[in-house]
Amino acid sequence: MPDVPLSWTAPTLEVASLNVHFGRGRARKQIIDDVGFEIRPGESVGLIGETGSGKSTIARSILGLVDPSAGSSVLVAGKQVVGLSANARRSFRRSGVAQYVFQDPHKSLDQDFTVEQSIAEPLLIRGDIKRADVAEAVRRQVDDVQLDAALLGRFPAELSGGQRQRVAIARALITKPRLLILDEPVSALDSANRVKILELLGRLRSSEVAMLFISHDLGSVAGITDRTLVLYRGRVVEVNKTSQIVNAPEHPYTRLLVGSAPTLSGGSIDRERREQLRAELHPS
Ligand SMILES: Nc1ncnc2c1ncn2[C@@H]1O[C@H](COP(=O)(O)OP(=O)(O)OP(=O)(O)O)[C@@H](O)[C@H]1O
Repeated sequence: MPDVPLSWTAPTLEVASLNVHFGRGRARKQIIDDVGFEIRPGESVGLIGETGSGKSTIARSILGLVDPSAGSSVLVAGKQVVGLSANARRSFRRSGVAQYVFQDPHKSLDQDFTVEQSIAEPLLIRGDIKRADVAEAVRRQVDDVQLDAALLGRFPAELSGGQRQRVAIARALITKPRLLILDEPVSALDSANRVKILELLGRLRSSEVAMLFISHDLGSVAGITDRTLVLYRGRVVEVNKTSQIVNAPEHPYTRLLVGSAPTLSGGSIDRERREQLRAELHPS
């Protein structure tokens, strides 16, 4: 948790006027529409929205993996990441200032790397640590994510889903990033592992790291975020303290999300209420 009032610290992430489109001419499609938000050190912010609302495109824009439209601005630790040359982009990624964890660690981990190699790789890529110190850094990180050190020599295929996600989290944290993006980090896990990984992420929060927690499920972000942004068709339709979003959602789409989240409300809204909210969203 932050030790000082958040407003005293400079934001780690500042997104302003973010627009992203794909395709050209008649096939041009606006995916992200004028999105802006900030995350300060120690703050954990949720980004929720249904499939296709543009959550991953925002994450990819922050990581410099997508080219946003002219006029967009994304500052990570004060550095503009929109419009970087290929070289500058590569060195930004290698710096490890912003790290990410994806939904499916089976895809994000190299199948031919042992656990130890996977976790060490970002440090070796950054290249500012003596090889002799790498093993010790990996061991410390493995401890931090409560992974059994006996697994260091295993390959991803020999691990459970929960263990793989712990490896992905250790790999992301080893460069001590200022910004950590978690894109659906528990969606591929069974419910027992989901709870354990959410607990781990809650425990790993620190006053230095800004976290962006992406999910289609408000229930997953509710326990470990301070604020939540609600994305609907590429636009932020509501932003508020997470407790406020959960207990008193304002926008019809947010009300629909809250009412449909089994872990929050038991998925309690009935069909008629759902239809009403949908009608408010799409007035004819
Ligand atoms: N490279 C691309 N070219 C064209 N369209 C794309 C590209 N990447 C994403 N899209 C489209 O942009 C929209 C938003 O996709 P995005 O993956 O950001 O959504 P999402 O909210 O993360 O969804 P999900 O929860 O399913 O991952 C989708 O309609 C998708 O098809």
